[in-house]
Amino acid sequence: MATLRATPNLLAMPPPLRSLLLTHHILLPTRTFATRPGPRRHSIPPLPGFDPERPLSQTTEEYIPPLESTSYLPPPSNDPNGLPFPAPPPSKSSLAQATGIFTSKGGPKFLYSAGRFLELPVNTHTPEICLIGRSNVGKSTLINALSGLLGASARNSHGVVARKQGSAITSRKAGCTVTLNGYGFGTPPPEPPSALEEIKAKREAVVKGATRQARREAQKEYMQREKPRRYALIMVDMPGYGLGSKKDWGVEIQKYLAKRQMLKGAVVLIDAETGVKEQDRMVLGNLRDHDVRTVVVLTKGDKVVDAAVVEQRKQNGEGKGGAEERIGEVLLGVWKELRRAERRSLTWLEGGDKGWEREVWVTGAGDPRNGGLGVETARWAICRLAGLVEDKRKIVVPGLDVAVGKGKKEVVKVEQEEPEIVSFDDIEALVEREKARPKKRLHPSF
Ligand SMILES: Nc1nc2c(ncn2[C@@H]2O[C@H](COP(=O)(O)OP(=O)(O)OP(=O)(O)O)[C@@H](O)[C@H]2O)c(=O)[nH]1
Ligand SMILES: [Mg+2]
Repeated sequence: MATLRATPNLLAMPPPLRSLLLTHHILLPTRTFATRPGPRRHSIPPLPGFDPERPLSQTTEEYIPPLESTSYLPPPSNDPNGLPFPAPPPSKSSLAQATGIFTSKGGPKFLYSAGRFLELPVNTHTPEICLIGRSNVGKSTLINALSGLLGASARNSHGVVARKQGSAITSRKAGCTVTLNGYGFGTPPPEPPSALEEIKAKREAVVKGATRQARREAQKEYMQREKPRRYALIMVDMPGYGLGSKKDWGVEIQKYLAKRQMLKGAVVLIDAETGVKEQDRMVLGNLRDHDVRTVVVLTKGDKVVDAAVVEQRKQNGEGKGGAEERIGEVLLGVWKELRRAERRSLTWLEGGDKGWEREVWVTGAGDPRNGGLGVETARWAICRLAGLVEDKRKIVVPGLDVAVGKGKKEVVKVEQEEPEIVSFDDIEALVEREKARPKKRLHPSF
C-alpha cells in the first residue's frame, strides 16, 4: 500500500533530491504490521469410533478391532492350514508398566544425533534398543507413537514444533533420518545404596586427601566415575537402508551392532504392505553375524487392513475382509527369512537369548483410529527385549502346549519350510568358520 505520510517533510528538502525521495515514498509500499489471518486449518470430521484420547485397550462400540491380535506366533506343526497363531496379549498391568516407561516424564528426551559410531556418547549402564529397517518403513513414526503421540501427530512430525517437543522427524520422502538419533525414556530404578556410598567416598577423598597429589588423583577419579543412570531405556532411531540412504550406511551400523556395549536388541521393522525385501535379508544376516537379539515388527498394518476393508465392502458389504490373511502371508514370509538366516549360525537361534524372537508384532503407528494400531503391545515387546518387563503368559495352542514366558520349557516344534539338506562337509566348514570368527570386542572407550 502506497503512502504519502512523508510528503510535507519532502517540501523542506533541496529540489534535486525531492523527485528521488518522492518516488521512493510514493511508489514503494511501506510495510504495515497489520495482523493477517493465517491459512485456515481444515477440520477433518472424526472417523466413526475414533477417539484420539482413548487407549487401544478401550475400544468403542462402533470400532471394529481390525485384527484378531497384534502379535502372532508361527503356525504349530500340527496345524493343517499352516496359519499364524494369534498370541494372547500381555496382562493389563504389564502393558501399563511398559506404557509408563515410554510416556513418563512427558515423553522422550532427545539425547543426541551421531553421524558416526565414534560420535556416540558412551553408555555403560542404560539398556539400549535400536530400530532398524528400510527407508520410509516408519521407524521415526513408531518412535513418536511409542512415546504417546497419537496417529496423525506421530506421522506428521515436522519442523520447529517437532524439534521443540523432542520427537523424531518424519517424512514421506525416503532418507529423512541420516544420523543415529538417541531418545531417552522413563525413570531409571533407584541406584543401589552401595553405588551411592561409593560416590560419597570418592567425593570425600577429593577434599580429605592427605597430600595435594592424592587429592588431585581423587579428583580425577571422581570426574571419571560412572554417572548415575538418567533413563530406563534408550531407543536409537537409525537411518534407513535402501532408497535414499547413504552409500556408507552399512559401515557405521555394522560397528554399532558389533561394539555397542549396552545394546540389548534390535527391532527390525518390515513394511506389512510390501513384505520382506532383499535389503531386509541383508540386515537379518548382519544381526545374525553379530549375535544381536532380534524382534520383528510389521509397520503400516493399518494400510493393509484398510485395503482389505475397502475390497470387502466393494464385494459384499461391511467387514474386516481378508486383512488377517494378507498380514498372515507377510508373517509367514518373515519367519521363513528368519529361519533361512538362522541356518548359517550356531548361536543366533529361534527363541534364544542371542537369537530371534518367534513372536512378530503388527503395528500401524500412523493410524488415527484409537491412537495407532498395536502401539501399546509394541511398547511391551520392546520393554521385554530390554529386560524391563517380564513375560508371564502361558500360551496354550489347541493340541500343543506352547510356553513363551521366561524360564518355561519350550515344547513347540515348528516344521521348517523348504528343508535344506546340508552335507557333513558343510557342517564341518560352518563349525570351523564359527571357531575362526573373531570374538566380540568392546569399544576402546568402554
Ligand atoms: N498409514 C501409515 N503410515 C505410516 C506408518 N508409519 C509411517 N507411515 C508413513 O510413512 C512415511 C515414512 O515414515 P518415517 O517414520 O519417516 O519413516 P522412516 O523409516 O523413519 O524413514 P527414513 O528416516 O527415511 O529411514 C511417513 O509419511 C509416515 O506418515 C503407519 O504405521 N501407517
Ligand atoms: Mg526416520
